[in-house]
Amino acid sequence: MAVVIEGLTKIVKKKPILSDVSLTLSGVYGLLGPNGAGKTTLMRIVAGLLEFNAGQVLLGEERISTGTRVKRVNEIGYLPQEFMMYPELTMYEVLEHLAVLQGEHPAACRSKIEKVIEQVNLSSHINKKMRELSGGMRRRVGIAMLLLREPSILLFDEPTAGLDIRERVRFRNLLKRLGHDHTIVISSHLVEDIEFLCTKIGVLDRGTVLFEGSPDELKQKAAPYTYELEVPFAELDSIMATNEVVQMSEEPSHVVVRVLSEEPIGRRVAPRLMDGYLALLKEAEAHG
Ligand SMILES: Nc1ncnc2c1ncn2[C@@H]1O[C@H](COP(=O)(O)OP(=O)(O)OP(=O)(O)O)[C@@H](O)[C@H]1O
Repeated sequence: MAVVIEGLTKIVKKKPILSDVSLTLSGVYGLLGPNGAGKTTLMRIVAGLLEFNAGQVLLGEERISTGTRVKRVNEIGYLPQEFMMYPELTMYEVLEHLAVLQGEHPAACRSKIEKVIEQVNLSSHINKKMRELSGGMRRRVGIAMLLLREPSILLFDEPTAGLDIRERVRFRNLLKRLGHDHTIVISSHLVEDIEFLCTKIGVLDRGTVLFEGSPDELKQKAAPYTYELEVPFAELDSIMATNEVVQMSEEPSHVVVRVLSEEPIGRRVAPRLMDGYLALLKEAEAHG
């Protein structure tokens, strides 16, 4: 099921945070944008937690929120950037508490809780206290909490921020698996977070939509500008000072430098997602 956002505008203290944003969130969707682009604001509106000034949010064909009439629906689960609940309770107790709040009988919900804990790969930690869990594990408990309500759409705000590399990989694998039977929206300012996960991408910048399309279409934004050159160590500083360097990798005798350039330099190479994203932001900056 897709979430359709039409003409969404959010103004805070006379400042537009989102301006006429229209997007169709479906598949495994990456919401990219620099810090302050409006990603969190958009997610909170879709989750029914924030009012807005104009536009509407639809679930499939059904209108769920318009302006000041925002609604939280069970189909949409939202995992915020940071959260920490009940540090002295065990993971099982937290989930049981939540299930009871949702109207379930404690004795009847055991298998459901065990199932969601298994879905997020935490079965071996079921009796650990929340404060004993790592940041990545706590975030996975957050997902288990959402899964209890059996939503079909999951919104993740910067899900891998602050995680170490192993947890990042584990978390990405989990999102990939959840993507098989859920619509997933992942917001991030890091291309690497969404590169291997997303089937569709939207890019926000300063509250407006710069792009919506497939990862391949985003890559193509940089096709005319992506070059690689082999630079001796001694010349690296001057190359960096005069070019937009997007990536470097060290070889024994030189550095391979990837640049975005209007002028031909080195050899043209196939663009990656990061190149397309940066080319798009650069173009937007040039147009003010
Ligand atoms: N309640 C508020 N009052 C004032 N300004 C706000 C409020 N909420 C958001 N903003 C501003 O709106 C802009 C967008 O914020 P938002 O958190 O949605 O961006 P973001 O893309 O999620 O950024 P980040 O990646 O840094 O979390 C920022 O400039 C922020 O300072």
